[in-house]
Amino acid sequence: MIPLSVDISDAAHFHENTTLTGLSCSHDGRYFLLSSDQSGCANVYRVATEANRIEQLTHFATQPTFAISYFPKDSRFLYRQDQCGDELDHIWVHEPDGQRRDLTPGDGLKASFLQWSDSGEQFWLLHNQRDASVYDVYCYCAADYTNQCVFTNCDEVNVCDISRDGGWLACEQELSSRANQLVFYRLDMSKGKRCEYQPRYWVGKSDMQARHMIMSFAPDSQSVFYTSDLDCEHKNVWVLDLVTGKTAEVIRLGWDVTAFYFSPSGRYQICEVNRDAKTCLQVTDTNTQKPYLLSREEDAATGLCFSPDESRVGYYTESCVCPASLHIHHIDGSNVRLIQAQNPKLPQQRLVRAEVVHYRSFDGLSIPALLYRPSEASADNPAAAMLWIHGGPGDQSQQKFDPVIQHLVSNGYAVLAVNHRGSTGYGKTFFHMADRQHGDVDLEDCLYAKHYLSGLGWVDGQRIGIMGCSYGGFLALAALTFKPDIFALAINIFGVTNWLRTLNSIPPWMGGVRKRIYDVMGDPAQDHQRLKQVSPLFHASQICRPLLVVQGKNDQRVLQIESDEIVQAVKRNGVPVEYLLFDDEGHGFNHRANLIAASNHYLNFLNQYL
Ligand SMILES: CSCC[C@H](NC=O)C(=O)N[C@@H](Cc1ccccc1)C(=O)O
Repeated sequence: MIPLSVDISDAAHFHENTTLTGLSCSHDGRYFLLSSDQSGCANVYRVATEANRIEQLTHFATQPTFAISYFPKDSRFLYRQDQCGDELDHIWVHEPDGQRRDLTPGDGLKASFLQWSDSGEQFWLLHNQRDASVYDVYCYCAADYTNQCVFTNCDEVNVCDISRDGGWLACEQELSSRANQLVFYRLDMSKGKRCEYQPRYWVGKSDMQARHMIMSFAPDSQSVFYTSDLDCEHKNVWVLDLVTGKTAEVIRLGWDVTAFYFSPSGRYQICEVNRDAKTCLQVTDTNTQKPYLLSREEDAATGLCFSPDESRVGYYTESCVCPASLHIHHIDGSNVRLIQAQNPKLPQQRLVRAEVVHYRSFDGLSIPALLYRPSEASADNPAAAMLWIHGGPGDQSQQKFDPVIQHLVSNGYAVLAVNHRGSTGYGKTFFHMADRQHGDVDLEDCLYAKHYLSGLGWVDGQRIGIMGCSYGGFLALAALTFKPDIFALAINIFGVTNWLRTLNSIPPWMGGVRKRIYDVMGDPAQDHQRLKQVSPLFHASQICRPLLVVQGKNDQRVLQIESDEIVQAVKRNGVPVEYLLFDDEGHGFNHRANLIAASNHYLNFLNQYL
């Protein structure tokens, strides 16, 4: 094995990469605005498009701050911040003199940015000041930030986008877990605040058993693009002509399209496709219909942003062994600049690319998974292993850099990231196979994942644990609870332990997905018995293997009490249980120091008990 210059047991080397997110180009094309956590806390930076220069623009030490957009005509910019992870994002403006202003003040208020107007003189925000569970649309004046409500959301739809001429609103309305509809309102600015809007168009009906998702309006505001899995397993791109009301399918790729939009003039079409758990970018010059190949096949590519004059592009690429890096170059491919995010101390030779594998579950269903094999694992030196379970339900483990996984694999643990039934990215039939059976059939998929690992020949079948975040934390805990002799240990990272309490505690600002959550998980009022049966907290006495629980104090989706009570219960079993509670985190962890501390705790826990 190659001697290492760094101590690979220290998670810092795997987490001290720079996490870059978001992209917005300045009005003059000289800078890209983004968020970076190179200071240890996410802040707003700008990157020069023509020189190797990155400058910090906000300087928050403890409040993660995320760039939204430059103003279209000057160097002001918008950013968002919540309070210690409570997800109640406010939208702030940063003035050139460094002054900042909260555009959406108010306790309990959650806001998001919607769109700029064609003129750049207005922008629209969503927020729930009127009703905590409903988001109305407010139009802001870019000059003085005066604002008015232009859409009172009486139908309680999920507002997704507004056309840049301000004339159309694109919304989604839940009908069931298998069906939703799109609702398009013609906005008449003269009608003021009251809700006098009647939808002009609908797309989808409950009997169509199809789910639709708004992608973007065309730059000329004359049509709107969306995805639909109507009569198909995957999400294809459709267009609605807002003049004629006619719809047509425009792109079908055999995988889910996850983003679809155009460059400022509409010349370039940008499509992101989730191809076997890797997001790929496809850019097409609509003048020539020629594709632009922007990244190597093995890399995921996302977040492409054009300069206003479309001479420059910025986008991110990443892989299992390389964190997201920023590429900036001229559209003709010249003057390529790469903002590497990778920690130079990252022990490259220990990092492992995932292999996409499939195994058969209890009913013969083929389950996709990402297999990370430590370099030293062999039949003579079988590795201990961890199942990694993603959140949701309905998310997906993807082929991208995960510092926790790479830290564990670099220290000799195999990892199998299981995309059990109910995961996104594999068609709607697969996605809905666990509806109202979560904690049952997907838990069986995890059990058969363990059998699959045990049969590989280079994994020690007696030393297999399970871990995950949120919904994945729940499944990890459910495995330890309901399969007590199967898994050697579990790490539950802000996982649900009592579904009855969690489903009855969904915060009002999540109101828009409450119906879908109840459809997918069950309604606590009507499915009380089944939800209690699958909730580990009510069966904690069965747990007899070591458990590590990790939680953010400010988590509003999975409350701290979910973790407090399972820790108390398992301690009564006389079983080793450890509890890591972060005072300044919510649902998911943002502070690098906490991410490192958690990763080191995972490794120490496995080294002690697995
Ligand atoms: C259709 S469920 C959507 C719930 C949402 N999914 C992803 O963001 C979510 O918050 N999931 C949590 C687990 C959870 C599920 C239901 C209620 C509260 C929490 C997660 O896995 O992050």
